[in-house]
Amino acid sequence: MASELADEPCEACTSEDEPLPESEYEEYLAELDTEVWDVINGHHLEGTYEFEDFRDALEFTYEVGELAEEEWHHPDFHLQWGEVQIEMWTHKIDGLHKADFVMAARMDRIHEDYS
Ligand SMILES: C[C@H](O)[C@H](O)[C@H]1CNC2=NC(N)=NC(=O)C2=N1
Repeated sequence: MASELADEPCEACTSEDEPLPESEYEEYLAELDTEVWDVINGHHLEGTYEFEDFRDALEFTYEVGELAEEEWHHPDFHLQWGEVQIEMWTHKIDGLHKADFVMAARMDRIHEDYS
């Protein structure tokens, strides 16, 4: 599911930013693949992507890792056979920032090539 959120810049956050309240992040969450993503305890995004096998899961993880390095905004990965679980939040503010939703939308777009 390609969404315009994925076209937005991954704005760098500063430690002065406040974590997004639910009233603000719920509109961003609705733009993500709702079969994949949830917000956990208002603190972080958790997503699970399915794959044919381990190699596809590994290649997806690498592609997202390259994106994270480009944007300097990094997820946590749990890589296993046929599945990648991701946690995405902004460590600097210990919560959710719009950049987290932009990254998740980019991951949805990358995953389209593995579906
Ligand atoms: C030291 C380095 O600049 C910081 O850790 C950057 C890099 N990647 C990051 N990734 C995430 N998810 N949150 C951050 O606050 C963050 N900050």
